[in-house]
Amino acid sequence: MDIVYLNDLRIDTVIGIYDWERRIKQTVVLDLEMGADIRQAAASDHIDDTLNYKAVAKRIIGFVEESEYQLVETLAEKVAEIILGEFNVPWVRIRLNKQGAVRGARDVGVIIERGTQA
Ligand SMILES: Nc1nc2c(c(=O)[nH]1)N=C([C@H](O)[C@@H](O)CO)CN2
Repeated sequence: MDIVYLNDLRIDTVIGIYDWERRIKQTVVLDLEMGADIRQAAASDHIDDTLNYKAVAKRIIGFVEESEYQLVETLAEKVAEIILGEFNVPWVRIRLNKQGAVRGARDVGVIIERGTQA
């Protein structure tokens, strides 16, 4: 299985369990690894034969900007559902980083894998 990836996708959204967090937007940073077979595209050199990472980014940015979840777990799960369900991707690994959410730590968040690797 090949991987199409997208790293350091920064999106501002409402996320958090505390009252003050419901009133502001915070930045989440997404790293996405998406299973794909890139051989057809490599042979044809045509965008229609591969997973278009720009199309994925546009969809995820729009979704996350409008979302208002409390937990990073929920947001990561919903992003995985979109990628698997709308982009014909069999497997995805998502690292969702709520940077700066914990004093003393730079990065905090979740890493999930969903679907099956070919
Ligand atoms: N496992 C999790 N722990 C915590 C979360 C979360 O989403 N998942 N969220 C918070 C707060 O919203 C925090 O990010 C703000 O300081 C705490 N723990």
